[in-house]
Amino acid sequence: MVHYVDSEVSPLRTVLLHRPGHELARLTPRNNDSLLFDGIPWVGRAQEEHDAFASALRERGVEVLYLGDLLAETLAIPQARAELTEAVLDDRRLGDTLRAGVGRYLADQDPRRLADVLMSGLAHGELKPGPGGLVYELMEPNDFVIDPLPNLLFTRDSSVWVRDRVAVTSLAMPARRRETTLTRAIYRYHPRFAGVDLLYDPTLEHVEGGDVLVLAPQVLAIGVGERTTPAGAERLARRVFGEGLAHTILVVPIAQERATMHLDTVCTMVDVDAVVIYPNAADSLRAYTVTADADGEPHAGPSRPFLEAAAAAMGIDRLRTIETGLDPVTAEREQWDDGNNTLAIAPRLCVAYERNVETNAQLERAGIEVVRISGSELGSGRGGPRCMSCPIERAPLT
Ligand SMILES: NC(=[NH2+])NCCC[C@H](N)C(=O)O
Repeated sequence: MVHYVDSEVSPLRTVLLHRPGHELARLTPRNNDSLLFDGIPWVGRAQEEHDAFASALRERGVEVLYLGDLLAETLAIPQARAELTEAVLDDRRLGDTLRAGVGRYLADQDPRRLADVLMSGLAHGELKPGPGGLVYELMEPNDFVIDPLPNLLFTRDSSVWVRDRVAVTSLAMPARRRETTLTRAIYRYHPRFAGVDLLYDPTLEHVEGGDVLVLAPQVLAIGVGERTTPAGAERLARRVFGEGLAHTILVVPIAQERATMHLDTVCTMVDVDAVVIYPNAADSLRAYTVTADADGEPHAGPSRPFLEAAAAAMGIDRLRTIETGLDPVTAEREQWDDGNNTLAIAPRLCVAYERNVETNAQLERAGIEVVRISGSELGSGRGGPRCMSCPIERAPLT
């Protein structure tokens, strides 16, 4: 099996997606904020939109792997099953009696159903027979015994491939932390990934995949903001240099707010030398160029404008920019709706949400073919085609 990613745009061969399931049906107006959704998606329509996204990729020769399938297959392996069960029971809110009851419930499920429970959670009322005990008695039927993971949809964030190595990330938001117990188990135990060593793991400083861009072979950009911390960027840089996976890493501070939670919400690549970028970011983003010193330790030079630093690191004269929207208001609206968050299937061919009419028109004027998908429901989680995909293999650029 080949796993290899040294570019954001070279032909995409294999991608990891997650078809949203019952975990989206757990969202209510009371919990959607803490579960990082801006609305309550219509689940059936979100699934249709996601199926259309997957078909658009398959029609263009991309192999689509589903996280739910890989997880169910992984859970057929006793050691993986034991590890994942233990991880979900390691929750101080449960207490001993309820923990034992949930443990018995999980032990009764076949791998497919167990995968569903680990992804979509478990409500108190579904735990039958009820194990009793103080904690159980004090809960309401709709309280979660196991929290749902509605953001699994955004497979970009919980792992990231750099050449032939995978970094299982360290997610910053409590609502997402448990996602990486699942991705880590898949990469560790699923036969498809036998022999793959983990470059990063969830016990380390926070790094999320939406902040990591493979600008060119041997060149990464890491956004630092609401999710990825400077310490996370430093740790990942040390590991990447240590393994010889990059010669330069640009560390890019981004505003610490929801609209710009990851670097890929303001900038994604659409050609080997072109990005679609939010105009405000194009003007204001700066980057620290980080290289390895004689001891292999990350060393940061002074900061300079991001676009300039990127072109220099990539060894090109200029990184071409295509801007979101046309006017500032449209740009702000379309940035919010993930107009910048495109997924390149090949150089000058990308998937984008259809609703970002002006940004897509700008892309086409610049010679980029746009495969439009609808995302009225998917977008309520604030993520676009790039967030919803984790490339596992792209044709090598080097
Ligand atoms: N790579 C991305 N931009 N991912 C978007 C993730 C959205 C998700 N609701 C979150 O807040 O974490």
